[in-house]
Amino acid sequence: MYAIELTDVFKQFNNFSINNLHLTIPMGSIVGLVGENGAGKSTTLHMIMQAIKKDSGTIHVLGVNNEADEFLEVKQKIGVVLDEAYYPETLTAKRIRIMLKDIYHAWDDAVFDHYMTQFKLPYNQVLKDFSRGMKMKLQLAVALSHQAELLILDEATSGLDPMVREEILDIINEFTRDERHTVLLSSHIVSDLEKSCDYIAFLDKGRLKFMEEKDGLLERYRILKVAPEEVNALTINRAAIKGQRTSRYAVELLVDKDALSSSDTIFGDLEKVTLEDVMILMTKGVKRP
Ligand SMILES: Nc1ncnc2c1ncn2[C@@H]1O[C@H](COP(=O)(O)OP(=O)(O)OP(=O)(O)O)[C@@H](O)[C@H]1O
Repeated sequence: MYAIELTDVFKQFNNFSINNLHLTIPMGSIVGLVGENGAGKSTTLHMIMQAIKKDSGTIHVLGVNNEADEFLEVKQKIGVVLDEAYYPETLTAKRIRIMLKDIYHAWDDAVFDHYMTQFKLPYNQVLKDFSRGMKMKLQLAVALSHQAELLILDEATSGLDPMVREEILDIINEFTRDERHTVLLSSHIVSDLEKSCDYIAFLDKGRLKFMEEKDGLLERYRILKVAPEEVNALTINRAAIKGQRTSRYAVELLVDKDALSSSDTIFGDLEKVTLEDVMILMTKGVKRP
């Protein structure tokens, strides 16, 4: 079963649309949602939680259509970090704990207190005086304190220092030790995703470019560096070139090894890629001669 399943989802804003989005998040996995600023990551996560209404298509979360009445019950099992300003700024963590105890049936004060201590958060300070990082940590503490089965985290590690990011990635890994537990997270810090995700879903201008297993992805793509004047003379299947980056002295081509033909001859080394390479080069696209 999928933890989340988006089928043919469409959303139109004035100058932007999410188009025909099909995305499935396998149960028990950590999936990283990547894409440049404005690619539609937050919109997608908000649509999953019904915080933004889609125009058409269907979204199932933990087996339930998110427009059905039962979705309210399913929300109990979802831990979310969506917006920096998620709770009113005049509240304290102490007050939030009292409030959420009434909202979540499975709320666990001891777990919340454990994370409050781990994240060194104050109970009696109003949120207005929290830093962005503190607000993120508080939301994460909440997300982990009501026995969620699914975590949906939008930029949960941004604004946090490397030590705390590492700590959060450890918590996420620990969370998915239970095979029913799933995490969908977006981040600008691609190295964080590269470290912890099983799958990468890449959104580009509202369209899903791919959703692939991370290890397979890093194995499949390579970078071929050639001199600018050599590009047009290359004798490889053009369809295998998925992106390119041009500087004064070299052109870096993102090559899909699986799409190379057996007759292709490659001059030069195929270098290993990082997730960031794949994202940047694919977003830039390919200049066809
Ligand atoms: N309520 C809204 N009304 C109009 N346009 C919107 C609204 N919400 C988002 N958009 C537009 O949708 C596009 C996608 O925004 P979204 O926040 O989903 O991107 P993102 O990938 O999360 O970006 P970032 O990485 O910068 O957070 C942007 O062009 C944004 O301006």
